[in-house]
Amino acid sequence: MARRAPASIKEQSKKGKTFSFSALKTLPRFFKEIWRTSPKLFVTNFVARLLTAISPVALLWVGKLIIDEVILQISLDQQDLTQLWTYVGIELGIAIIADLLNRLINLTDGLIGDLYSNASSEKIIRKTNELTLEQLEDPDFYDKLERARQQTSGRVGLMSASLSQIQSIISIGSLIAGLIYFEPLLIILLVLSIIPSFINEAKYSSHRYSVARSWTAERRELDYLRFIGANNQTAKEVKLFGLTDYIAARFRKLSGDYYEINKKLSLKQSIYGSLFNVLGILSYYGAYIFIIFKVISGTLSIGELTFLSGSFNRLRNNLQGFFSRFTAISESSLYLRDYFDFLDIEVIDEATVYTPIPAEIKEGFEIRNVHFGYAGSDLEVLKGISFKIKAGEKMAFVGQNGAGKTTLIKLILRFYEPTKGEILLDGINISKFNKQEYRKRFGVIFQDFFKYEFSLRENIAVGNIGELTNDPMIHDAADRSLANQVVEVMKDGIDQQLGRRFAKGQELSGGQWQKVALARAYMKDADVIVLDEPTSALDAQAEYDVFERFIGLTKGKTSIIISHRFSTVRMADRILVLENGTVAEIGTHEELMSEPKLYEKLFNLQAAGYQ
Ligand SMILES: Nc1ncnc2c1ncn2[C@@H]1O[C@H](COP(=O)(O)OP(=O)(O)OP(=O)(O)O)[C@@H](O)[C@H]1O
Repeated sequence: MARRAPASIKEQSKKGKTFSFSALKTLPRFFKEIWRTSPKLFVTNFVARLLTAISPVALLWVGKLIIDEVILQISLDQQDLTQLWTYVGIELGIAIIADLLNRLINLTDGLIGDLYSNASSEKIIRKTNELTLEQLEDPDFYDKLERARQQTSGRVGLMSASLSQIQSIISIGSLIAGLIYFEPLLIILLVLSIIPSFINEAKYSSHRYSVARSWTAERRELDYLRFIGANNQTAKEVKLFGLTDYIAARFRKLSGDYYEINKKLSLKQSIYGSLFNVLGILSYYGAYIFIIFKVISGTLSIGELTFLSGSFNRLRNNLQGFFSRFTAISESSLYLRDYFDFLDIEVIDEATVYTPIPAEIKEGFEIRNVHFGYAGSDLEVLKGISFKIKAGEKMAFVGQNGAGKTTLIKLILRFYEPTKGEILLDGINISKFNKQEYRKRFGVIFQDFFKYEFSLRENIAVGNIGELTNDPMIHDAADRSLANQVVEVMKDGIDQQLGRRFAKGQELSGGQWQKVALARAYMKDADVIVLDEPTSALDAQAEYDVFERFIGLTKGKTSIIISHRFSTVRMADRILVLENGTVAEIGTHEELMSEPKLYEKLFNLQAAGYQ
């Protein structure tokens, strides 16, 4: 695995300082998205927070009134407790309402969070589909995707933290108003005690983000090691080859390095954080002593003492919460920026005005001097390929491993664009067609087809998912590919859950999976059928049956088959022999056998193996 050296803490810290606050710019867009998720829940949450925000000062104020009233009543000969009980009733009411509102806030936070995280996961899935294979294979793009995907729950926390911040500002405002009214000097003391700890929090949170960011590739590697080390798909090999120690050691080394770097940061942050916190506690007691002196000298009442010391303490906690939340918000919004960056990745779409795709293929494909190399690799995989596939022709591609057969198919399907040369369909360059519409004309099965751990029905219907409930069509496709033999032996028939990941799942053999996947190509009346080594796992009889059917069923249709089995290949109308990215030969089986070249050599080699 290619490793980029993760940046040191120092290197990253420099960047971190500039990151931290500018990232807050993403918040308006974030709140717009949340608002769209559920305006009703959002308004309920917001109003509940506004009301809760003034409850601390209200409680303290009523507390002050109660104490002053108690002291007053004690000093009176004829006591009248009506006023006192009214105050107690008001305090009780505020406490109950505040508690109910807090529960409402938690409830709506959770609900909005769930909705938002579902919506953003769906956005990521949709965006991933818009990107080209080339973009997805690029490690930098992949890292972006990884960061966007990882922080889903973080984004939910960010929402409630940002809203708490607004709530906090109102609480702080009301508490400050109380302090200013009685003792403005206390405010200066308060600010002085808070600022150092805020700077500390801000500094370390941006460091932490920077380190996490520079380690994205390594964290991806850690995930991968976790996957291969603890997974039913890899268990067979891991046990057989005794790889556990190797994988665990590799994991330990990498995770250990990451742990160390994080530990250093956390330690420094805690040490400085504790020091600055002591400063805060000292300032609180300073203020307390100051107020006590004022009470003793008769400038303040006992009720005012409890109000002021309570306000000061709450204010300090609120401010500390405000500042640490502020840094947490700026840290999370850095991840949020990653998410938006991912959503904003430009989708490479060449044309907006497309040429209509011919309703019926008349001439076929022409591959004209096509060159191609994968991005990020110096290797030229296709080196000036030219040939034609006539409409209705059954063409086979053969050649040794790595010759470029699958790559050629991927270019015909427009997963990649040729670096030079062109591919024409009925004389029109295929890049002029709408990509999605163009691909709809193909029924394709790749050698590395995906085994969806869904039902058998879904595994076939993915070839044309709009027909998921079209039983006759699914059964027909299964008959054509011999997947009906698989359906027959399943307890739940076509609705059998496949794979071992979910309950009642049934694993299939390699050949059974291949028959099921092959049925996908028959799920639509495609103009062109492409089978990239579709029968490698089938037994000899099954392969013969599959191809016999294929030839009959695709009469008049254009098709391309890639296979290493020459008994299959010889059934094609014409055979293209690729050698090291160039066309070595092209012709019918008989034509190619009449020349002592690569095809004849490979055919005879395989035939000899069967004798
Ligand atoms: N996504 C990719 N990125 C970079 N290089 C790739 C990619 N896919 C294939 N290659 C390279 O392109 C070359 C041709 O691969 P391709 O899959 O087209 O060969 P093939 O003829 O289909 O081989 P096989 O018979 O083994 O399936 C190989 O050298 C391979 O390493």
